[in-house]
Amino acid sequence: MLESNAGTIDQARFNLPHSRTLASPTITDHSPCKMPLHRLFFLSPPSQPPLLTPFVHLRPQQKGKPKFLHINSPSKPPLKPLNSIKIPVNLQTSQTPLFKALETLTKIKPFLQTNHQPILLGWLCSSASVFSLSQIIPRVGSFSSNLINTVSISKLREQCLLLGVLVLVKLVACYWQQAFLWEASLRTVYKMRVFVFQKVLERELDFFEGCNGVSSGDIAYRITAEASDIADTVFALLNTIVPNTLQLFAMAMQMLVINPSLSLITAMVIPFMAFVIANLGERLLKISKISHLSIATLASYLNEVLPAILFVKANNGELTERARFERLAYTDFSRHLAKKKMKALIPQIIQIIYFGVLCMLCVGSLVVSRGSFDGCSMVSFVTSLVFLVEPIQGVGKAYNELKKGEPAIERLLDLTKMKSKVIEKPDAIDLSHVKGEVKFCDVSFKYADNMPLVLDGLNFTVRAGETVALVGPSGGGKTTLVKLLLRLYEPSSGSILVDNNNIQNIRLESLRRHVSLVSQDTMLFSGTVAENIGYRDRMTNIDVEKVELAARIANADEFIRTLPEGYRSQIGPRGSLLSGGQKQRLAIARAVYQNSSILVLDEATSALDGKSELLVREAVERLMENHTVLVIAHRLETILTADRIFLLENGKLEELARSTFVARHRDSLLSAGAVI
Ligand SMILES: Nc1ncnc2c1ncn2[C@@H]1O[C@H](COP(=O)(O)OP(=O)(O)OP(=O)(O)O)[C@@H](O)[C@H]1O
Repeated sequence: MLESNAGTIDQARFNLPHSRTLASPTITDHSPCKMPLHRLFFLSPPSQPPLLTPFVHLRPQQKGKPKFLHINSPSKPPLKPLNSIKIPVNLQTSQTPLFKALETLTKIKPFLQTNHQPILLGWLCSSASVFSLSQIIPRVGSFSSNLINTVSISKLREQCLLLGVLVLVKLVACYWQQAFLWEASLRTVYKMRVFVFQKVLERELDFFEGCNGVSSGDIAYRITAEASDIADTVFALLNTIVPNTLQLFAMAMQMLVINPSLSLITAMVIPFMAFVIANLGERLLKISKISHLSIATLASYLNEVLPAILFVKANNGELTERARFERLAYTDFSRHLAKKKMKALIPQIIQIIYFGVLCMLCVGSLVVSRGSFDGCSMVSFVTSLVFLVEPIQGVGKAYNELKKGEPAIERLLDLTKMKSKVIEKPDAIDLSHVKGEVKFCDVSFKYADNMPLVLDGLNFTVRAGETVALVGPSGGGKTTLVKLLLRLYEPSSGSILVDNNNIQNIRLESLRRHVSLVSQDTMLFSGTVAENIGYRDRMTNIDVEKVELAARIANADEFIRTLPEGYRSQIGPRGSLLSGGQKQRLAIARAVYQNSSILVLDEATSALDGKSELLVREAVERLMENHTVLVIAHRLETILTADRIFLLENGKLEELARSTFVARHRDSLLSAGAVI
């Protein structure tokens, strides 16, 4: 990292997209910059060698935050060149550790604020605990001297009882302090998780499947394990802000009252301790960041491989996968070991300082007191010191927890940062009923600026109640067209109309209620048969009669009744307890239940056995009745039953007469894997 100038923004940081390389980049143009921006450095993607010319100077005087930097690459780059690139800039302020800690706290503040009640109660209990401690300490001193001076038994008993009560109050208050503060911390994380997951669900499809997308395993890891780390951090902070400060203050007062000169000697050690803790904390932060990444990679890997276990086994991939896993697991092991070692080292260093201070005090007390420091005061002073060091250790621990939790907080909230490109207009309309006319007006689309057009000026209309077959070679853009109709992506140009309403003016929920998708990969969830068919009403009230009717139409009722608990039978993760044909019929039943006016069927390419095939075909035909249907067809039978046929090839759409279809496209359909 670069050295920083406190109080200025001196670093602009961003990730270069994969497969991009710049040689000797210089900035030729940039939007105005609010604060001095002295240096720009590049983080190369993990797959690429470290980058390039890391320093670029920017003029410091302008106002406003830069949103984009135009970077030119003047010299001939050794790798595939990219001569000009426009990159969104994520400015990082030059921060001291304290500033960074405060910034992290600000990020979680909105979630903390909703839990003010347990926080306040926890802090109230901590005040009671510190108060009783401050009452205990002088009494311990006088109790010990009374023991030596043999005062009356009854007085001793009285003192002993009072001490016992105070200790009990401290213990109870301490318990409730921790219980309330844990409640606040865990609730904070619960709220963060819910918020982040809601934001993740709102993201457009590109976020999940684009070239810069986040893998589902990584998202899962951030929301589960890393969020748990945040709970530890929040607790450590809450426990430090008030309880440790109160205790520190109370003990310091006690010591000052007992012996001011010795207290001053002790105070001199505190900045040194703080310095050591801060430095070690910074190191821990760096190690934590790396270890978070390695475990996230491991989780992503498992998330990818385990659902594909059938493929792995069928292809004898166990050895390869074992080796891949071993490599990732080893990286994670070594990074976590480094983190744990650092975590183990920090308390030891604090202990060394701690004992150093105690020794110094013993010597100091002899030198400073010169006999005026009685035993009672000595006991009280040392006890105060022990309880003074405890919160200092607490501050150190909290700081380390914060350093450990900072990357987790950053990575979790990163998921919520970017705005979705698919935005619902505030005045978007709700369509209560849809006849089912779909119109594509000059629609073009590409997945990214640097990618070729997948759809190129598409114009076609599907009349209400009509069945249209969409055919074409693999990769021709059929699924992409459907994604645009469901507004999972925005067209690069042109518009899509449903019943003459531009879909950009329709509420997303409303649009997707009227357009049902039955995809090739039957998406079923763990849960009961009824829950899967009535998925649309899962959060409200699933209509059992409607579920059974849908299942009968989809030829699924018969097999469902043979299951151990009928409609209440569990179907396993992703419907793993069902056969391929059963899964397809269940997905069709779900579409029947949804009863949308527009149906999009992505016909499954995998062949079923004769009887199953017939049952699915019948189900599909019944489903298509009285609907506008756009079917991505792979089988000749389906294509020929459609009212019209469209061929989508090289981004262009062409309507074909049914009579000429087979003759003209028999070969290309066969080569595309169509069953003819
Ligand atoms: N998320 C994505 N990001 C970038 N490119 C993509 C993405 N999804 C698909 N593509 C590309 O867009 C093109 C069209 O893909 P699409 O899935 O629409 O084809 P298709 O006609 O449905 O193919 P198939 O019949 O094999 O399912 C392909 O070249 C594909 O590589």
